[in-house]
Amino acid sequence: MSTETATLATTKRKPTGRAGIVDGKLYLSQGIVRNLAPAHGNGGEFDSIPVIDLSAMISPNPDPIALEKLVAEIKDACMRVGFFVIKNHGIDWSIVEETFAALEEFFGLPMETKMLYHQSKSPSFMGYEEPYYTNVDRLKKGDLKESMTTAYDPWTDELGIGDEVPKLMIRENLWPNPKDAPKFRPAIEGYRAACLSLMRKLIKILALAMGEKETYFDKKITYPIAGIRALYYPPQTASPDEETGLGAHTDVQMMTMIAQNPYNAQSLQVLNAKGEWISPQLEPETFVVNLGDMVARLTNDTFVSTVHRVCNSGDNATGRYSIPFFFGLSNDELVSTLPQFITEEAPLNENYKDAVTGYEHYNKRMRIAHHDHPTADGKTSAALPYGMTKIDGVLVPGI
Ligand SMILES: O=C(O)CCC(=O)C(=O)O
Ligand SMILES: [Fe+2]
Repeated sequence: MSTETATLATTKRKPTGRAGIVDGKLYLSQGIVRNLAPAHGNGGEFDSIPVIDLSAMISPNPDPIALEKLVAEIKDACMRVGFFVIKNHGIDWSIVEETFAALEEFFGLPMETKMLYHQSKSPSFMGYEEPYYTNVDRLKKGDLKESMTTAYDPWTDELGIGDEVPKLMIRENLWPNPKDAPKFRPAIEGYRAACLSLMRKLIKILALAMGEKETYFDKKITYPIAGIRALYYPPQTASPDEETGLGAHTDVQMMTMIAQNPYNAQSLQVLNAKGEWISPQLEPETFVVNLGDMVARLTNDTFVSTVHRVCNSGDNATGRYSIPFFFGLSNDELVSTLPQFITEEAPLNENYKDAVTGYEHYNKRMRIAHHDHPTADGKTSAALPYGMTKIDGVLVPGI
């Protein structure tokens, strides 16, 4: 990087003074301002992350009473926390272990090999990102993590519609050369298939929790968003006030599920309404599940998309791998708020007036988070005032 570019990058990353928690409001650098406690409901009222046993969901002959109890537990977790840990989920853990081995293989490659698959070469934001490439929280130094992101592939989805998926809706992947990382693609594809199958069941429970029929989403997930971001966080020595592994954000799709290694790293932190960061306590062979913005939009913020971050710090911190799987409706499925969630006590959130697709929402957020990307808003709007960005043509604080 030339000195000129380095200076420019540092200048762009200067804090706006607007990120962080001020007077009970949370300013996120993506131009998002949120109240710590939502306008209605009990979102953010938690001191720990609930652990939910999915046995009733995966049973071939579900007991109706156990299933009803599960729906109630999921509904409570979705309203209050937006996060839960799942156990007895039915995923063969050897699939997850193979995926962690593949991550170790890929992230262990020399930097120049990994850079061959750099995300800036992909118009759909897939591929490799080196440490500090993103800076989700602009008050901090940058995100101390490496990642390799791949998208849904209709031809490996046995329950999908294969060739019938509209070509425009398919994101091209940048797979590493099998000579460099032979385990990577097969492991990620195996992990994606396992997560997809679980999420196609869990979304039925979510539909019931929303007061819909369990089949409500079936036709909306024939070519779902099913991205996987393989992540490696080196141990960080700086305090969370200066640096994070991944800055504070919300996820953009319906639900995310995350496996992490070591399972008890406690680096993932979830923000409650008191402004405290709470880490899920994981047992071996469990996943964290969290809701994304699309569920908040569908339910008018009755189910919450909760702010979280990663700080891989602490005396015993070691390198941490995690594998979030981001699950959303089919790319061109329009999402608008369900009528049962719009009431006198809970009027429609202004931001949800227009229906949006998961694809648009993702691209918009990615263009803001990846300010160095060739398609980023910053590239085409050099005249924007410092500290401001554009969302849907409207100037908002954030870079
Ligand atoms: O690494 C983790 O545990 C969480 C990652 C995350 O929040 C994300 O990629 O959106
Ligand atoms: Fe996230």
